[in-house]
Amino acid sequence: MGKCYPAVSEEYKRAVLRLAWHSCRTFDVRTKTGGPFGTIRFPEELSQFVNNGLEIAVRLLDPIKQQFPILSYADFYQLAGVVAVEVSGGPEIPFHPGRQDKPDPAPEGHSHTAVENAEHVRAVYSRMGLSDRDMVLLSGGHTLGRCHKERSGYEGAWTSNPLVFDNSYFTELVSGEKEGLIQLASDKALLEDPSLSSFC
Ligand code: HEM
Repeated sequence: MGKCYPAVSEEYKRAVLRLAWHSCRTFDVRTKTGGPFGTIRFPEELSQFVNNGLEIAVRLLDPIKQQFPILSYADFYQLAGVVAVEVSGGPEIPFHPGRQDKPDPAPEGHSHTAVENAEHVRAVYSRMGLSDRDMVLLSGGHTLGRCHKERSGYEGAWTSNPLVFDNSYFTELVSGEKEGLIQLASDKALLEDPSLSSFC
């Protein structure tokens, strides 16, 4: 029998995947600090520029979290991201619970606000222990959602169906810039570096 999905809002589909990603992206594989341990909900982490707008996702999820006190925030945010992908038409993602909440926000400096070229983007992912291939695959998360002027300073969606999880992020990326759609410098960087573009 197929899964039964909850009815979720458009904001949920767009914002919650970004929240799940930003919970993880602080991970430092070398020092084993940061990471998806529920700390993004703390004001010190949430108020960093790179996390602008994510308070909306935290607020959206909080009443649901209250119904499931047995779940850690760490697991809950990742599970919410899995649901965002699946309800938007993406693949079923195996979910592995067991993350425990950490008491302190991820160290400042784990955020990389200047993400302008392939080297900057690579720095974000390699600090997490991820490969070039992982970097390209994960970037496909921009198939969902959009940029908001008041949150990041950018405006627009990457695809013409920003509520549908499919491979249109990549088809748009390789077909070049188009009026009405956005490509950030960090997206275009994937094509500029040959070892990355081979995965696009
Ligand atoms: C270093 C790599 C990345 C950079 C520089 C980046 C940058 C951005 C920026 C500037 C926005 C716009 C925020 C706003 O104005 O609301 C955004 C939105 C978003 N990002 Fe990323 N991103 C990266 C990687 C990822 C990854 C790996 C995922 C998921 C796997 C992801 C998922 C999203 C989603 C779903 C949104 C839309 C949010 C919404 O509509 O509210 N991003 N990203």
